[in-house]
Amino acid sequence: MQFGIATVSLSGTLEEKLRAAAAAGFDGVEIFENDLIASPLRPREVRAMLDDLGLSCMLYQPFRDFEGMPGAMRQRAFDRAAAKFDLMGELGARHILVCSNCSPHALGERNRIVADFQQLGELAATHDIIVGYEALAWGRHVFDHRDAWSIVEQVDHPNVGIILDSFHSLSRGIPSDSIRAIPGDKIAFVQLADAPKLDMDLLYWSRHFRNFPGQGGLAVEAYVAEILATGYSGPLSLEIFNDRFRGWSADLIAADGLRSLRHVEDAALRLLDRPAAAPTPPAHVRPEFVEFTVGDEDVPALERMFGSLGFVRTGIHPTKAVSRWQAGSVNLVVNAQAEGFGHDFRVAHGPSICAVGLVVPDRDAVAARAAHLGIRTVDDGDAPGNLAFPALRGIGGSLVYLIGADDVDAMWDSEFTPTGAVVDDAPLSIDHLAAVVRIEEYLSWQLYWRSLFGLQQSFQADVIDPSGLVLSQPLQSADGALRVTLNASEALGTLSSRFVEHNVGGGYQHIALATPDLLARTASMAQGGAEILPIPANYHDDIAARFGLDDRRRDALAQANIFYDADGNGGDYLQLYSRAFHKRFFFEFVERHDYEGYGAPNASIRLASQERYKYAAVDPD
Ligand SMILES: O=C(O)c1ccc(O)c(O)c1
Ligand SMILES: [Mg+2]
Repeated sequence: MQFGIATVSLSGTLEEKLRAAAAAGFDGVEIFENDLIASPLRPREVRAMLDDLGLSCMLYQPFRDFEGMPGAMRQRAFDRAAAKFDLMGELGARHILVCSNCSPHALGERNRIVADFQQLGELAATHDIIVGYEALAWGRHVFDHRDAWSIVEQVDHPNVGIILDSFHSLSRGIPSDSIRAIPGDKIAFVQLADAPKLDMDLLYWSRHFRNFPGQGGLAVEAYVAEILATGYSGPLSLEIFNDRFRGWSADLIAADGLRSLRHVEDAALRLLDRPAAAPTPPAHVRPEFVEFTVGDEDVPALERMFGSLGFVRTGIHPTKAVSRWQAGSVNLVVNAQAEGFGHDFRVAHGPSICAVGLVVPDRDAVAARAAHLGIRTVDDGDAPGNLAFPALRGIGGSLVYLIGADDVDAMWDSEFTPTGAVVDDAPLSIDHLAAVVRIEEYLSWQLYWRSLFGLQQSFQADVIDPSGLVLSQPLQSADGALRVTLNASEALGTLSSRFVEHNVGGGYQHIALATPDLLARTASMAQGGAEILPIPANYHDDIAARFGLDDRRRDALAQANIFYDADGNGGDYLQLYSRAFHKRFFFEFVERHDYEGYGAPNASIRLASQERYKYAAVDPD
């Protein structure tokens, strides 16, 4: 399958867009007319550059307001088309996109529209050009691909086909199985875009919020499966109008674009039971450890924090300044080495979480899938790490170690000498990994976790931090064993943005640990001297009123600084936060009962509580 991208999807000048598309590995591009018009390069020069870069010109687009024009405007439309066909000859483009007419002058009479396309087909034939008709979701008379197809079918001209654009079809909720009516060889071109589910004017939604397949909430995979089932063998091409993409690196966006196409093609082939190009996402994935990198000077304070939260040091690396801490089934690794990956990461980011270890049934399969998706594996030469396992580049340059399910015990045995300390048997597990990323990378990391590990997104929460809006996107595996939340904020003063600034880029901000009895655990943490984030009394009055909690329950939660939420279906959720270590990472403890969310209604209260420490000394000790 050939992969393309429309120049409108990328930032920069036309040359920069083309270079980025080539560097990412696309086979070709759609030249968006405005990008050409704004460029000093003449069509022949663009063609030469495309040739040099090894890119084909898959499509020239858009040609607007063509069909159904009355009177003299009809001839103007044909004259315009003739001029563009000549231009396409110089550009080396064989396909043109004609989008459905939006002009208030356009007539909806079907016979006229059909006759216009028949005549355009004749003109196109003399230039060896294929015209593709695309129903814009906001077209004046034609706004549904089923109508566009019925017109193209009636036109019945070898040089006229239909163009399917997933945004226009799926934004209108048109059933994708309607594509079965179209023979594959009448599909002139396919454009793909996803989008977050928003209840919004279609044009505005399309022009500002489109994103790559695997970043939004539309059923693009099933749409592509229907297209492949027709026998269509032309390119799959991305056409994204997105304000954040326009403001970010064309190279990074283009690389995500190629990943999204590989991902959506793979998913569509699987839906069709056809051989896929890469191993399936792992059926089961769970976090095994979280690694912290801190300098010698910070080790005592970090170990005090871990101890106060109920962790004990159970292992010491025989040769490195690395130790293992455990509570329940949770493993934390402290890396204070003065060299190696952890050290380099610390120099760049300060004390931080530098790696997570994930257990998968078959780590080679995940590594192969990562390679297919263009996710870099870090080998030992790159990063003389702490563990002799393959690692993938992850959020903020951190590592994701892949551990085969059968290798877990051997890994711990070979890396650490036991201290003999006894792990408290109160159950504790990792509930979720909470990362903060730059707003421009927010969609990129969603694609990473969704495409590689098959995580699914649930509803994004819009959280009010006292200093601005924070977007929070949860992602989880089907069985809930791996949960990741991504936060990002455009406002400079929010906790998320302060994290990104202090950390010099994205990273893991907190780790949420699940316990079956949060009140009991909190009591023992309090005895251990844990520093807990205080919550205002007003909050507990409110939840008592909201959820009908009796005074005893309210007072117990208030005294322990525990947040509470219930989902109305019998599920509920308790949460508590530690104070942050050096204003960087912190821990959350949760108690989950048949509850799928992350306590979103509490997030703004929590952020307001954390805001109070914004100007506190870095180390209150
Ligand atoms: O927003 C538009 O005008 C527009 C133009 C061309 C397309 O292919 C499209 O999907 C949308
Ligand atoms: Mg389109």
